[in-house]
Amino acid sequence: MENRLYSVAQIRAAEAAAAAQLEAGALMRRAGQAAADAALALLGEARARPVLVLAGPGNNGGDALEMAANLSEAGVDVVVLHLAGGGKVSPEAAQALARARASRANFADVALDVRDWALVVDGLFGIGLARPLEGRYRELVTGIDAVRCPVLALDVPSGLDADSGAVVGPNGVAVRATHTVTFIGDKPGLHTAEGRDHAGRVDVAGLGLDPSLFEPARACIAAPAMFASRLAPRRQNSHKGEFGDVAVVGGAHGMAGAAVLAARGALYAGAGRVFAAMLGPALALDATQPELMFRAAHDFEIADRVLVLGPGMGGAMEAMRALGAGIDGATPVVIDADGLNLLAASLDLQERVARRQAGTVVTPHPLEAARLLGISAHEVQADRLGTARSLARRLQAVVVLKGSGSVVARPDGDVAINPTGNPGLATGGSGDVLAGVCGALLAQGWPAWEAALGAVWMHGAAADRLVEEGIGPVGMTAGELPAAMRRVLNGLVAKSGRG
Ligand SMILES: NC(=O)C1=CN([C@@H]2O[C@H](COP(=O)(O)OP(=O)(O)OC[C@H]3O[C@@H](n4cnc5c(N)ncnc54)[C@H](O)[C@@H]3O)[C@@H](O)[C@H]2O)[C@@H](O)CC1
Ligand SMILES: [K+]
Repeated sequence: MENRLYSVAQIRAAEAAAAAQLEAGALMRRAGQAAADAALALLGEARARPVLVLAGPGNNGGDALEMAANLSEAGVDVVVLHLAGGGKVSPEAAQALARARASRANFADVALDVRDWALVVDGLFGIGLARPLEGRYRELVTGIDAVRCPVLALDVPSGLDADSGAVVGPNGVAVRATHTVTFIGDKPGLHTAEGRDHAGRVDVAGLGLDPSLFEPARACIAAPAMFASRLAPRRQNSHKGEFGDVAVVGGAHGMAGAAVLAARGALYAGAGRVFAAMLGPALALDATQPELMFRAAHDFEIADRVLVLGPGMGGAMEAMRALGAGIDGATPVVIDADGLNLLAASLDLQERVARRQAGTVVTPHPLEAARLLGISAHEVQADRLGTARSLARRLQAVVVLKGSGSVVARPDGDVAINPTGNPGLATGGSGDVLAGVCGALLAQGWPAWEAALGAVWMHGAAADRLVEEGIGPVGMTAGELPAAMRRVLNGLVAKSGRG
């Protein structure tokens, strides 16, 4: 697995194994050096203004103090705000404090807004954060929101849970960094839930640990390499039958648009033929997309077709029947939106999903996942990886838990966090497009895991392209995604060809 992500427990275990082989304080000195290098790269020529280093009571503070000493030795004007805490200090953090005190760095208890800083460094708390930030810590972290310079977090933005990406505590606060240099290994919480908003750009400083010291990672950041083997260029001698049929089952009265958007997603992701099996009145035609074939769901033959069950499906008995028929079928399915709400209401249907032989991808947003598991959306967001894993295990399906840093999980517990996408996707219909894209990849023979990874990655990359072109994030519409996603897909296919 490339782009590995490690839990705090795994990082601690690797660190302990490495520390046993090294002289005392070696890892902290390496962390302090890596942090100083990252700061110097961010500062560039901006050396005239001072750098403010916030150093907390534990080893994260120790890293910050090592860094402060290194920066001042490099000629940078450094102000250190050290919050000693009062608890037990590790020998390496004590050593780092002595070194920083002996350096040219100035120790001062300054207010954040007294100077025009070139950079603010957050070395308050890292993976040892044990409770919500309060008092002076809270005040400082909130104050960072007002500074106008770059903010570099060491290891983890203080206040953020490195495993989950949740801000710790009810009404908790966490540093909003523009950059994070994270030590030993990358951490899931920097990439999902609140993580992307708080960590900014993430760089990993491995500190020279031998890879054999790590337990196997069970999580990674999704990348095209994970589905590249499915991106083979099409043969000249191709026909549409090779690329499969997708049928979107949904579009109850008043919700035709959801089914149409999913169908367009499937069409632009390369399905051979795309049907919309409508529970409500069947449209005669989508005039802007005449390739789509509309049918009435009640007499539609689903055999041999990959099904996207749910967009605009509603909650009527007929919808439940159509969902059950699709679940009991032998072709791969995607279950989304209303299909998931119906599933949440029926343990029998959930068991039938778990018994399916063909590929199954379910694509809940946090509230849908919460309904499926009988918990609150808040609990889902507090542990997105855990939630996606338990849903995947329970349904024996690949799960895409949508949201910032979508989590793709499979029943064996492996998860990937998707790095593409932006707030422009928080608009009605974008989930329908995603489900359709996923259906098309399944119809082209992609296994469920690769189809889910590919769909989520390309869907997010399409949104990123639209933002680059000025079409979003504000006002981006779901209808603009399929064509942008098609450019992303063809770009990846072209790259995967011989050449
Ligand atoms: N253990 C490792 O893997 C390595 C750790 N390093 C650094 O050390 C950090 C972990 O160090 P620590 O375990 O000392 O943990 P932290 O430095 O994150 O903080 C722990 C200290 O703060 C206290 N604390 C926790 N939450 C608090 C809160 N909300 N308010 C007030 N006090 C609070 C704890 O009781 C403890 O004394 C890493 O994030 C990393 O920056 C590096 O030096 C390299 C090696
Ligand atoms: K920190």
